[in-house]
Amino acid sequence: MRRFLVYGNRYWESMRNSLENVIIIFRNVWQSAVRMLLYAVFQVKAMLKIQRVINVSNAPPVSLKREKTGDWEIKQGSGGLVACVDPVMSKDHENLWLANLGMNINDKKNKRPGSVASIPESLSFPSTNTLGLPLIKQTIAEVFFHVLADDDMDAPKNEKQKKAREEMSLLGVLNNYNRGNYKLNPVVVQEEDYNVYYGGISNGLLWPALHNLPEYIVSEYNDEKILRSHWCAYVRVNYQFAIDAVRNSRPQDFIWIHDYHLMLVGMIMQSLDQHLEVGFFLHIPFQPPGEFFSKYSTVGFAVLRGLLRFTKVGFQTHRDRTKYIELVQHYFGTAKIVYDSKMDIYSVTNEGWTCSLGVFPVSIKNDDFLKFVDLPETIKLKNEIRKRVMGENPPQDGRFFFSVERFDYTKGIMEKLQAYKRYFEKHPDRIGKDVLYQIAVTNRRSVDTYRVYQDECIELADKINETFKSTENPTWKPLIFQTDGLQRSELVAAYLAMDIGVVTPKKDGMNLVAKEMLVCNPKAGLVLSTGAGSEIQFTTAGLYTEKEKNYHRIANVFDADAYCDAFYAAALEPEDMRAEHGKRLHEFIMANDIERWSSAFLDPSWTHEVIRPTQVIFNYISRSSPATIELL
Ligand SMILES: O=P(O)(O)OC[C@H]1O[C@H](O[C@H]2O[C@H](CO)[C@@H](O)[C@H](O)[C@H]2O)[C@H](O)[C@@H](O)[C@@H]1O
Ligand SMILES: O=c1ccn([C@@H]2O[C@H](COP(=O)(O)OP(=O)(O)O)[C@@H](O)[C@H]2O)c(=O)[nH]1
Repeated sequence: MRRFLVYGNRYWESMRNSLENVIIIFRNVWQSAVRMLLYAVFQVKAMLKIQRVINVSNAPPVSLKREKTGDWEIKQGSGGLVACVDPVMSKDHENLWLANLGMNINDKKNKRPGSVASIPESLSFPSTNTLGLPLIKQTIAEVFFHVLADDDMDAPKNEKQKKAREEMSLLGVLNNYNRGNYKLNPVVVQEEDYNVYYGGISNGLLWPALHNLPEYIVSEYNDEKILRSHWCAYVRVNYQFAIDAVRNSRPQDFIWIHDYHLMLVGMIMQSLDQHLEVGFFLHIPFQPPGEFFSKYSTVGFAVLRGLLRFTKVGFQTHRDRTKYIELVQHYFGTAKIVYDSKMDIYSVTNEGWTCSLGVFPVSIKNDDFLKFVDLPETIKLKNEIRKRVMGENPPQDGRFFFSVERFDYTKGIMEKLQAYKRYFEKHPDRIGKDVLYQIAVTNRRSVDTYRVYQDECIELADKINETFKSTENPTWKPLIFQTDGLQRSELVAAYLAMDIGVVTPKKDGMNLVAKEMLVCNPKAGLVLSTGAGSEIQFTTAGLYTEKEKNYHRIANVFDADAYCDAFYAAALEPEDMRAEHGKRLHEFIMANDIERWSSAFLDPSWTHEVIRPTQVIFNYISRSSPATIELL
């Protein structure tokens, strides 16, 4: 019995031990499972958050107007950059857009921002850091006041406080906007610097130089001292954008910098944080003349070098990327250049940094335009526009030519007017029949070259209307010239009302108007110049060959004779032929929606450096900045 009890105890003891072991094993397995689960959740969270895009551009996607009441009104902005980037950003409310709001604030009380007239005569040379870049001055305290928004305040004590309050109410409007959209954060820049950066270096030098129109570079830059001091302001503003971009980014974000205003941001960001993936897209051509690297070398070489410090760079056309690679080869002899023909990507390694360079022709979000086409109010407006332009009883064979663009010398408006004048001289049979409706939206008047150009164009437009009259059609006017822009709904109605779209820039990064015209109105004819990136894209796609010419091509906008013959051919083209060509262009644009552009640019597979979730976790462990802690 005792033996039995001993065995019984031992049995229970071993049973208890086994049970304890099972519990320990179970507990370990459970703990490991929980740990693995937490790790997996962490990974998924990191992977999910990898999608955030931080977009950085000079101009914001909105325009702001102060009402008579003093309240701010916020509206969707226009312009090519906004038209193509906004759909990408709208996909996720977590995305963030950093931009300066100054240019898009329409506040008549204040003097116009971006005015070169307010450029200080002499800007002192600032001291430089180890990279040889100027140090930014401490931004004056008042410009930060607007972040202290508080609605329950006493009446302002003085003017300074009153101004600060006004900025606060603007912040309130922005906060509202951010609740229903992706986030929009203002980049605060000193006004003096901003004017020099925007009206001086960006639009007085980089814009004309990169469009290969050196005759429009402002004459002040013949003076090396002015050039260098203005360049310092450009660098300071780029610093401000770069600092804000770094502050607002997490390692897994993709930071996307846009356009010629911000060409040094990649270089500055890399010097602040090497873990960030920073892409750059150039919306304008890259065709600098030789003097960009001789007369304006301070700027020329910095720009060439600055682009190589982005992780990836996108150009609109092969024409522009080829030019860039040729210049890198020429000036940076030690740079290692590799071409991947399968991907059509160049990798350039220079000074220890590697950059991938691709070609991504920008487009539009077709649905954003097509949704207006069949609306009864659009049809009504289309009929009204046609009547207003062509008259009550137009001749049956009269043609409605339509152009719409910013009032910019790159758009070839002067050359178009000269060719249009020549048209009626050479083909008088068109007098009393055809009308050109030209919308040239006034902009950048703060830059001297723009003001002069715009005034000269308006003078020529008046002359055309004075010169050509029709006795058979006495109310006929050959030209309607308008400097106010149209809202998108009105623009679509005008596209539908026209017979022939005229898009003839001297040089243009892409030109979205050409695409919008044919998406909305496949029956329309198109006169298109070889300076437009869209023309290069259409030719590459086989839409203009010896056998099949789907538009009227202008090879040289300065050749008024050949240009006006293209007007003539377009006016006489039978409607069924015109519609057949229009349909081909329409189908091509429909198949190459903006979605294709953005997903191709954002696709991580074409760059040498992809930030992966594991790397994000590693970064999280090894870094302690607040941005990474947010990952948890
Ligand atoms: O901001 P602004 O000075 O008033 O100028 C408006 C924008 O004009 C430019 O647009 C370019 O981008 C388009 C889209 O890629 C392209 O189709 C066009 O050919 C280009 O000229 C400029 O690049 C933007 O930065 C300006 O905001
Ligand atoms: O009165 C106007 C004139 C232009 N646009 C828009 O501005 C953009 C112009 O882009 P584009 O690429 O043709 O030239 P950019 O002005 O960017 O150089 C297009 O999306 C047009 O629809 C507009 O909304 N209203």
